[in-house]
Amino acid sequence: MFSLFYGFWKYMFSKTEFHVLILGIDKAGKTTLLEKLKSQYSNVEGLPPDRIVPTVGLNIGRIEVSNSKLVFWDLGGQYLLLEPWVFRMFTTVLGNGRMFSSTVEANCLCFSMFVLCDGLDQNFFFFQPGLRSIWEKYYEEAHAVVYVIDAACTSRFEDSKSALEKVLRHEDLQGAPLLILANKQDLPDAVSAEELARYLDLKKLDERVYMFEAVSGYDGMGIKESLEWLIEVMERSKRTEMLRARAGAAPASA
Ligand SMILES: Nc1nc2c(ncn2[C@@H]2O[C@H](COP(=O)(O)OP(=O)(O)OP(=O)(O)O)[C@@H](O)[C@H]2O)c(=O)[nH]1
Ligand SMILES: [Mg+2]
Repeated sequence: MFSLFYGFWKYMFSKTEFHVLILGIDKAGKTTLLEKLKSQYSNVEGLPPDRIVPTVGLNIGRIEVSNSKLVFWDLGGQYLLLEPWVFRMFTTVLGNGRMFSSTVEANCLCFSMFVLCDGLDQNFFFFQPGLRSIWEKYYEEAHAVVYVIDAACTSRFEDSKSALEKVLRHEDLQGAPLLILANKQDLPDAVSAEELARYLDLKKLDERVYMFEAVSGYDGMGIKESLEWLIEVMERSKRTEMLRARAGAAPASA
């Protein structure tokens, strides 16, 4: 009898927990947005923008909005690594095996080149997007994806688009609602959400629940609307049902 009442109480009053992945290429503003979210929706004060460094790995942020708990996973989109063939070329041609004795050394060189090239187009043919390869380890458990784009940096739209297309193709993310954020709206050059949607012209979006929203991680523009939409679609998404069933039919977390 007690377990019946407990189950009913838990069902009625406990909060649903959603896992939301924040993805996007480096410098899109993912961590800045997450820190803003924390400041606005939790009792933890988020870091100010001048204390945020590029993410190497994962940041986790937890917030509560009305009846939902949201756990955000903010993954780094940076740290380009040397393509293996370039690494081999350096080791064999230039140093006959002596120039670099380890990948650490090679990547130190790579990082220096990356810093030197900062500000220019970073899509050099000899780099590969190292940290983006860990994104897919989190796909299976995610209820939804927030994809952040620096709307003021048109020169990197192509890179953003191809990284997003790769995300959308992945079968572990089937049915996951997608929120695309045209970030940095406080900058005069930022394009609107509609312009960004036209530019991206994503073919794979048709079967998916998605929305474009204009936001700013600096002044908080668009964040409330984004969250409201996200919670609403996650609550009635088939993917949420599927993840619930997989977690052992528990309707909500304690
Ligand atoms: N003007 C403006 N700048 C922003 C905004 N959001 C982030 N930035 C700046 O953009 C740069 C990158 O921000 P991050 O939040 O570190 O970007 P990220 O996407 O987390 O980058 P990685 O961790 O490297 O993947 C920083 O200099 C931020 O201060 C914004 O809304 N407006
Ligand atoms: Mg970051």
